[in-house]
Amino acid sequence: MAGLPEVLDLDEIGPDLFRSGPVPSEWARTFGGQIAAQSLMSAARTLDRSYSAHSLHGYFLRPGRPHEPTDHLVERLRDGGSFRTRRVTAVQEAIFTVTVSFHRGDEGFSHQVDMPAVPAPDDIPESDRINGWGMPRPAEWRHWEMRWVTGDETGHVPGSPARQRVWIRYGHPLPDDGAVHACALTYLSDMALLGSARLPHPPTAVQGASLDHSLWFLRPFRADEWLLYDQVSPSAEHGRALTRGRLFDTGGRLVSAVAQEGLMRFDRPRPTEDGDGEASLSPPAPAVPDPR
Ligand SMILES: CCCCCCCCCCCCCCCC(=O)SCCNC(=O)CCNC(=O)[C@H](O)C(C)(C)COP(=O)(O)OP(=O)(O)OC[C@H]1O[C@@H](n2cnc3c(N)ncnc32)[C@H](O)[C@@H]1OP(=O)(O)O
Repeated sequence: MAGLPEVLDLDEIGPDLFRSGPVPSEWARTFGGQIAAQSLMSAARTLDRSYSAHSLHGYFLRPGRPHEPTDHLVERLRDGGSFRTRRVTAVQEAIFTVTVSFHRGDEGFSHQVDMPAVPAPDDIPESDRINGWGMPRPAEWRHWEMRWVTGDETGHVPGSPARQRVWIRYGHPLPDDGAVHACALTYLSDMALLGSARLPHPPTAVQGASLDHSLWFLRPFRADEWLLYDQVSPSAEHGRALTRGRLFDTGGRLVSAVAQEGLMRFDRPRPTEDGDGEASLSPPAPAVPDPR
């Protein structure tokens, strides 16, 4: 299964045009974090490394087909002195569009919220589950180490908080390139977030997908070292759930913030060719409550 360096290894096939290869997946649609990470890398390759991404805002327009290549078209919206802005469209058909802003960094005030008090990752066992969804991680995520903060991983308890916290890191050393770590964080930021909205609800089958994604890079970090991903869902209504996340390093430094709205609508049976009404285009959904 392709690791992150292969996922981010893009061919430059034209001016400001980059192609990512197929990444085999057991899911019917391409993982959103992967598309966003590849689009971010495409944008970063049109800049020198004195600029680093400080935020991105994107929409997932259509499902991607994981077994086909994707082209990432970069538009240079503005080259300022301190800030530079790129828009990237990921195309099979247009499946994702994102605006990324880069900054050289300036001197200014400093403050941050405190990290929640949680057990250290070494005191928590590794888990192969996707919290809230009652299913194992897909093979393409197995390069990542994930440790759910004890007590957050039960799920499907009506009335329980729409909140989960997980320690996460890439399980192999990554190069000393800030752009690679930003892309890695972009990838992981979409891995578990929507699950925070799933937790308080019964294990009814739902269609789930990331609809939009906003990310801020606040302080330097490494994605091959432990990051605490603290996630909440303030609202779910009309088949959409709003989620927010904060990422801290082990020193308690707030390194990133995330916001996402996700599709979370009740899955309705779709007619099959023989009309028995059992098929669904949705990816595998939990049929039974998570046994934990
Ligand atoms: C790879 C990740 C998978 C994640 C599965 C979650 C599993 C557990 C994962 C854990 C957590 C992971 C988290 C990863 C998160 C991402 O990575 S998700 C991947 C990235 N995001 C995406 O791919 C979303 C891309 N965007 C879209 O697909 C489209 O914009 C949307 C959201 C479907 C809306 O487009 P639309 O044209 O307005 O769609 P709409 O007409 O509402 O419906 C589309 C089809 O669904 C049918 N439909 C409508 N309502 C329903 C319903 N309630 N029930 C059933 N079918 C319905 C329609 O009839 C239509 O069918 P067709 O006519 O195509 O046959």
